[in-house]
Amino acid sequence: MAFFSKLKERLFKSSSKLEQGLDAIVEEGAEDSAAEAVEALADAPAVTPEQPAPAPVPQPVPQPDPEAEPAPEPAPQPASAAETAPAAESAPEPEKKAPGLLGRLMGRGSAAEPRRALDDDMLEQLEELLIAADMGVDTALRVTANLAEGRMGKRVSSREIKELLAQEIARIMEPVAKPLPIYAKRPQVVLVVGVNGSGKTTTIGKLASQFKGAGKKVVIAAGDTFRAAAVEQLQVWGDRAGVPVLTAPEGSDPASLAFDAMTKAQEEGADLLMIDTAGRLQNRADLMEELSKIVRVIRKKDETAPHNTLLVLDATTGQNALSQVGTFQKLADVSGLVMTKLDGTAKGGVLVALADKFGLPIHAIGVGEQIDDLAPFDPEDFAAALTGLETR
Ligand SMILES: Nc1nc2c(ncn2[C@@H]2O[C@H](COP(=O)(O)OP(=O)(O)OP(=O)(O)O)[C@@H](O)[C@H]2O)c(=O)[nH]1
Repeated sequence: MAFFSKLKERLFKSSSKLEQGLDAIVEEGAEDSAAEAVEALADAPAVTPEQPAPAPVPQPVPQPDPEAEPAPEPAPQPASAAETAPAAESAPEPEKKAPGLLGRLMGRGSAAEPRRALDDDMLEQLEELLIAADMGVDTALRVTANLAEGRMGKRVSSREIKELLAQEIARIMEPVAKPLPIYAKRPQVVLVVGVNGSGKTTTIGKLASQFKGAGKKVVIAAGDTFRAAAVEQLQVWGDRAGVPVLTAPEGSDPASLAFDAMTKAQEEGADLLMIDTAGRLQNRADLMEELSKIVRVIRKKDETAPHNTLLVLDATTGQNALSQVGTFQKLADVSGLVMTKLDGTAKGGVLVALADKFGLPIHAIGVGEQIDDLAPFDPEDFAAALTGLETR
């Protein structure tokens, strides 16, 4: 599907630094003389990952609440399982088979790939590379330690390192890959928080479009009432998605708008109410009061609301995204994340750090500025894209 290849292409673009770094690390320490290759053949077989890359599992459907009714997938699946099938499921790859000695001496087959013995130096370089890709020190250390376990001294190629790394990353990301849950509650209230410019408006527009496409009735409330431009922008996205946007006079109380929006959404039998909020972190006490007032007020109408508090993060801010999660967890009861702008950034590794540190569900990723540029988060595709692992 065109969408899926677009996503991959964009993520691959963003990961090129990591990919090139991995190639360079292996090449730097690789012996290239035939004599060394013979010696290597004699004392250590090439390392292959202990497990083949796991077969892709279908993207999980929204996880409903126990009492939830079945609902359509909020984010349409970008690709069928067949399209995402990696090499593991395709015909055997000739170059993965260990070639004969002659083949290796002649530089044919996988022996032609530069190999390097996994040692402390190489691990240190790997750690540095992962840290530079914004994975954070703790996560980078954990990932490399797991990768090295039982493999020290073994000779690895760049492709094998990428496979091992992708497996480690996918393992960390697997538990957090969860589409936005759909509840039986109508309207399901989604409070959207995040700093200005993180992509809240765009994400609300994209989500509204997907939910509407899935047959849901959606209402948007423009809760950042102090910024006329923000309200206008949300109206533009509402028009694009074909979803009504409730606004209030500039400077009016966001909580009162939220209350009106809740009333309207209930009266109209809307399935989903998305409430945009201000992102001024400059005055945290004010913002905290504003957010908690919105929550207090909508709870007068439904004491279980908001059903989701979505934190929108900008991937290009790298490690800063980590501190934003910490801050917003203090301001609001964050239930899940959307990471925007993963296209065209070399800082995608921060998603691994976020998953490792907070374990909050990642509901979707933004990969562009268009209405369809919001994808479900797939850990294996992400890991492959981040490491530059070529999947077929
Ligand atoms: N490349 C790219 N750009 C994005 C993505 N998501 C949002 N943007 C852009 O980021 C900029 C900010 O997005 P907004 O949605 O306006 O962000 P916001 O958080 O609502 O910001 P305020 O309106 O200032 O509160 C816009 O130029 C968007 O087009 C994405 O996934 N990829």
